[in-house]
Amino acid sequence: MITYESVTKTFGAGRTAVHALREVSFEVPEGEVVVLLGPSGCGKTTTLRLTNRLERLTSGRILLQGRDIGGMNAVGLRRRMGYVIQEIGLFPNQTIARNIAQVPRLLKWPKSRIEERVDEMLRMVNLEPGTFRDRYPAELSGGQQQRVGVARGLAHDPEVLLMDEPFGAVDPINRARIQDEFLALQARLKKTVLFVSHDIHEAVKMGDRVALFREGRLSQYDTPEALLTRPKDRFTAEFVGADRALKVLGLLRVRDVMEAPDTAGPEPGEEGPSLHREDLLREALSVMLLHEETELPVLDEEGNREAVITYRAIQSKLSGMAERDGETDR
Ligand SMILES: Nc1ncnc2c1ncn2[C@@H]1O[C@H](COP(=O)(O)OP(=O)(O)OP(=O)(O)O)[C@@H](O)[C@H]1O
Repeated sequence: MITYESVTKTFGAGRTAVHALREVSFEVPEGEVVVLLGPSGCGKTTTLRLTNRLERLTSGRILLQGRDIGGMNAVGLRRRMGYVIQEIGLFPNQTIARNIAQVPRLLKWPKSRIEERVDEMLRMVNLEPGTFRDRYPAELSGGQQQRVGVARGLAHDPEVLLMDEPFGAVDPINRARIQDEFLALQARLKKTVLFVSHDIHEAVKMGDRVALFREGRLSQYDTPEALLTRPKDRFTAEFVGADRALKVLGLLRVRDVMEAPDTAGPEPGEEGPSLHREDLLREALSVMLLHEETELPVLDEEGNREAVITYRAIQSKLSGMAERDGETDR
């Protein structure tokens, strides 16, 4: 767990002082992904750099597992963290293996352990070790380089992963794929992750929680669903976008709104359109619109009807969002 207590960071002094962070307090729970979200210059990167002490706090405290990082040895602290940055930051004149092994080498791991670890990390990010180990960064696509960046950040098995717009430089299709891969990886590894993004779509997809910043202040700290359905003020409502109801549909799943079927008992081999519990509400609504249905069966793995989903249930899940919009506009 990482705790931020009234974290304040001012660059410079006097008339030229820049207040990058003002009295920011929040907690990053163990094993969760917290996305730091907000417009350019709101203090996201500064928060990361304070966390691994690349920058010094002006006032406040940051605690790692309850201990003030200010009192820790900076090198020791950084060994407990992995850092993945936007520009990938691979050394162009070093092989992929050597790039990934950077921190384990600094930690003086035995050579054989490093080699094993490099291959393990390459497999973990879906790059075949035999193909990629001895290549140079320029011989890889942007998406492949980004995977190497993630592999490098995780190579020494840090407790905490700091990711600064890690997939920002990748085209949208590959970006979605790398995001999915990272989520699958995180479901296994359960690292404590701080993930900087300025993209609301990415934030609600990747975050267990989202910290929305505005001009150095923490504007709202909530789950993606709460941020979309219950924005605290006009700034948040505008930042998450007028189409936030659609974003909620891309976040919630059929299991979140399905109901017990009227007709009891299994009905194998059901004809016509149907859904599964893990489908997104966006897909559910799309199927309803295409087939002009307001109710659809939800089938289990064996094809038996386990529940139904209705248009009305989806609507009621979203109801209240519009009134809240009204409130925030006042
Ligand atoms: N070393 C520095 N010296 C002076 N000002 C700085 C320094 N680093 C950051 N700042 C300023 O602090 C503020 C917050 O910067 P920060 O990089 O944390 O923003 P950000 O939210 O990460 O923005 P972006 O999305 O553009 O990366 C900005 O006004 C920035 O110009």
